[in-house]
Amino acid sequence: MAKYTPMIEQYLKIKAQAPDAFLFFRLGDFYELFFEDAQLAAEELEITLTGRGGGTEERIPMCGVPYHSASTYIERLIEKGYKVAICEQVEDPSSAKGVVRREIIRFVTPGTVMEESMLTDQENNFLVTVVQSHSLYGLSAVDLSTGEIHLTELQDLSSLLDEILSYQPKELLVEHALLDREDIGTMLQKRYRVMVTPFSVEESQFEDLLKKVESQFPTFHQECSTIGLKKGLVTLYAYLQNTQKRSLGHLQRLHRYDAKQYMMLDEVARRNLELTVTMGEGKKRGSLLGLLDQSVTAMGSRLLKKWLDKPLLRIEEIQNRQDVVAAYMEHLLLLDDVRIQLKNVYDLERLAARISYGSATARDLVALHRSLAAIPDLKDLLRKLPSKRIHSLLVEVDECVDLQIYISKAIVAEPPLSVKEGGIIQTGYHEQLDQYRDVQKNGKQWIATLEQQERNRTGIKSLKIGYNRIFGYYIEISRSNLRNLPEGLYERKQTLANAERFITPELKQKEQLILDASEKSMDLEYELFCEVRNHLATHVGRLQKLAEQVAELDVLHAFAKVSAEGQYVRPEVHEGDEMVVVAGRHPVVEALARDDQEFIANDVELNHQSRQLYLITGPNMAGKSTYMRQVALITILGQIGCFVPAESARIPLTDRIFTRIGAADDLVGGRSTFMVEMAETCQALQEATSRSLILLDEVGRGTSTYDGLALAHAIVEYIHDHVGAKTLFSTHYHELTQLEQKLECLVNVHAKCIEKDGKVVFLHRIVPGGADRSYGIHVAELAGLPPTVIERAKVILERLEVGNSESAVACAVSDQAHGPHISEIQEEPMVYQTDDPDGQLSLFDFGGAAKKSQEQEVVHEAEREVVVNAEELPEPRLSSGRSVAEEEVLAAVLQFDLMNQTPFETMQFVLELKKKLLK
Ligand SMILES: Nc1ncnc2c1ncn2[C@@H]1O[C@H](COP(=O)(O)OP(=O)(O)OP(=O)(O)O)[C@@H](O)[C@H]1O
Repeated sequence: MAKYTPMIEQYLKIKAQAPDAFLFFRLGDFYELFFEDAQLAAEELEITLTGRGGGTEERIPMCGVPYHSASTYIERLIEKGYKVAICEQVEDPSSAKGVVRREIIRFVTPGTVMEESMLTDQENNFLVTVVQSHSLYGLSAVDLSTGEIHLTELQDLSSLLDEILSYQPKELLVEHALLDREDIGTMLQKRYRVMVTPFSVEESQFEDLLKKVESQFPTFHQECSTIGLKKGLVTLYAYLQNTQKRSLGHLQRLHRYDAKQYMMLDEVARRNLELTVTMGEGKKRGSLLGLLDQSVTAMGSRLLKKWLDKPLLRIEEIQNRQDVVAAYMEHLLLLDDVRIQLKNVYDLERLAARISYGSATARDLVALHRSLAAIPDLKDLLRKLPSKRIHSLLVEVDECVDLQIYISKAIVAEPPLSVKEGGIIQTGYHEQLDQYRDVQKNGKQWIATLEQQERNRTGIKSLKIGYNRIFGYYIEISRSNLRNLPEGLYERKQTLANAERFITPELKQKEQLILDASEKSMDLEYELFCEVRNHLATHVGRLQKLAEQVAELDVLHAFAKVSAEGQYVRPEVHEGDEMVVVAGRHPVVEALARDDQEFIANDVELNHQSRQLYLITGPNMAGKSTYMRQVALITILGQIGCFVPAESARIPLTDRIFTRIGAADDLVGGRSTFMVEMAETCQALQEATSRSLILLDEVGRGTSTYDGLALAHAIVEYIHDHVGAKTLFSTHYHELTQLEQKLECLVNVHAKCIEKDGKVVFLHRIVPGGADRSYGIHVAELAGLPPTVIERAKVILERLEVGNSESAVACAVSDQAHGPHISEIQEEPMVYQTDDPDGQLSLFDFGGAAKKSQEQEVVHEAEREVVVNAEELPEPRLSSGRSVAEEEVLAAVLQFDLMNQTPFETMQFVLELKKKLLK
């Protein structure tokens, strides 16, 4: 075993307590890192790697950062997803015997940062804990920087993952057993790049911790009724205690909820509807949040995001919000005044948290004072609004006047940044401090008088009294005047090139008094400042409550501002099933449209009796997806209490929105685009209720035409017959429009286009009936595909449209001069009858699949390419003209009972058929 010096031994002992963190080891004015920590930190922080002797022959790798600028380096490491343990000297080095005692005073992890510079004002910084208790998952999410804790229990893994992701956690604590069994952590880490910390509470410690938690949270017994919730909170608390190592008095607010209390928006829906960030660039601008976030305060922005994640399901709460928005909208001039007044309110939530955590500076207290001073004026303004709801809210607002007065008496109006160098406490606040300050002031006055006296006494006009940190106060006489100085008058202290410096016993005595007073007053000021901060910390609950109220008024003011600017109307959100939106618009597309672009409003009318499912056809770029999204966004806006972009709207309470929009693959999860498409669709089919809204955009396009059409058909039928959810289904399979004759509640609509001078013009108008054609070639032309390709496509299309598919294919195959790149293998168009009385898929003509070339050919199977050997093909034909395989397939298709199959079974069936054919 290597024998290290005592200091390195101490380092190693402490490092063992922080194996997964960089240990910042305080040595004088530096934090040093050693061994592997040093090697990695030097690389990550781009600082010089050095070394030092440590008692063994080999030098120990080392690097360090100055104490005063450490926060920048810590911030960089946290941003890169590391943890940092801060180890301080915890005894005075001058009185220490042997190595100075050191301890880790705090761990900084992405989920527990408190520093302003590492937080984003408008975003929460959540640390989420997941535990398992029997068959339930307990989830607790804390934002240490605001002091809020949310608790819930979930029944299955997929809702757990959705709930975790809704918090966008910076760090995830997962108990060991769960991590091993479900692989949740690894999955989240890989797919969503969340930092996962395995952490469990030992059984032997549970009861002790539970007692502490009970006394920490006043509402513990009301909120934590089940074992799962208790376990979640205890685990979270234990981790915070271990890492923060201080009292966490600002953690008092527990908010337990049942996910079913709110509209369910899973990760896919949030992403597809671009609720908080855009799909492409992941930016807030361009998302619904970006549009709505006209909040003035940071607390307001954070609350808005939470409201968007959890739209309400209770009419009364929705109406309460709407009442306030309506009142604001009736007094738009006042709305501007409210806005101005809100600007004076700083981030009360985070200020309160920092005060309680012990990291608030004197400037934070001044910011708190200013914020509190703005509240009475804000209340006066709001009182003018004729709204009962606002008035009852205002009655509950505690202005915290006592705290405001307390701060103004204790803290100066413009304190310095540092809390340890004085200049913070008001004169008159503390007698002893005033005395120290007098001594300093008088002492300086005394020195000025002495300077004048000595000039008079010596007759040397340039004599001056100066001060430096090494010699203290001194009398300085220039070299040229030295001869006028009587010998032995002063005691010589320092010789400079042009002057001599002297001291006198009297001067030194005064200096001692001044310096003592300065040092003592600085110490006393810090002590007093901490007292003030601690006193305020005892009122943290009041401040947090006020922060919540201001945030709510702020968000509702933002709703009113957006609604007024966008000419939104108050929707009637109701318990029934009917959705009628007249002249609805997509809030974001409309807001971002250029001035010369008019957004075309469209209606929607859905109900269970006759109009449950819209089958939307129409060319690409015609506005189908925009229309579908706008229906979902109007529903969400309605359920968060905002007004909606429409002429009028009746919105039924919707319990969940499912979306399958756009192409997305999941490479990390190993799922292809088509697989993701099917999984998302499957979730909608299995979990939607009659109160849900489903958006399915071109489902089936990710596979071959046959499979896609068959699946789309089956899915539409299934939703119509078995799910009953309101559904918008857009498709390019025009054949599906025939379903209107068979499915009672299916309504065909299409995005209207006209052709003008050989060009397609999108009207963006959703009108009844199915589209008559696709215009795909026109859109391809718009997209800039080479003219040769476009012309060629037009020829093929024309032939297909005449109905002579054989000739179209023949044309494509034989006319090599036009298209040498067109594959030699052509599938003939299928014969597809939707009006089969049995409701079964009646006939697939797979003839095309049997056309094989002599040598070798490539056959597409779903998304793979399979090379087939020429010897195995072709199969002999039967008298029907079909091969044995084709006969088998035909029989299977005819026997297949589509009505009683799930879409997955249908998909599997189709794939089986393909395999059979390709054998
Ligand atoms: N109602 C509307 N009023 C004005 N412009 C619109 C409207 N709807 C859509 N647009 C514009 O048309 C563009 C295409 O719309 P959208 O993506 O909804 O078409 P689509 O039919 O879903 O196309 P694809 O089938 O290719 O996905 C949008 O980016 C938008 O700018």
